[in-house]
Amino acid sequence: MDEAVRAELTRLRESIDNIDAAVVHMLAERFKATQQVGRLKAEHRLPPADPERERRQIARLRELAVSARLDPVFAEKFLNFIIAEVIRHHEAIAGDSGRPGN
Ligand SMILES: C=C(O[C@@H]1C=C(C(=O)O)C=C[C@H]1O)C(=O)O
Repeated sequence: MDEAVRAELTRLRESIDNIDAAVVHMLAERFKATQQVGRLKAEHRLPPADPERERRQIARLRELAVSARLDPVFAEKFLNFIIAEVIRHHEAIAGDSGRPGN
């Protein structure tokens, strides 16, 4: 590979690695918050999913994506993927808190 091409590829990949690290840290913080929401919901016998809240988040994220020149369809799919995992966690928390000893 041409030396200049290799250098450019390395520079871009370093940036990608930093962004991926930031994404992991941001997701970890988001899941910390959603776990607390899950515990709060379980304590107060609230349902794991809140479709109205999700609808507002998706509409907001799609708008943000458009202004950031990111594909809004992709943004919606990505958020739905994360929310599905969060709901799974909330269902597990609700199940556990319903067991004797919890
Ligand atoms: C975190 C919550 O629970 C669920 C997960 C959501 C999310 O990950 O953003 C949004 C709505 C709920 O379906 C919440 O109700 O705020």
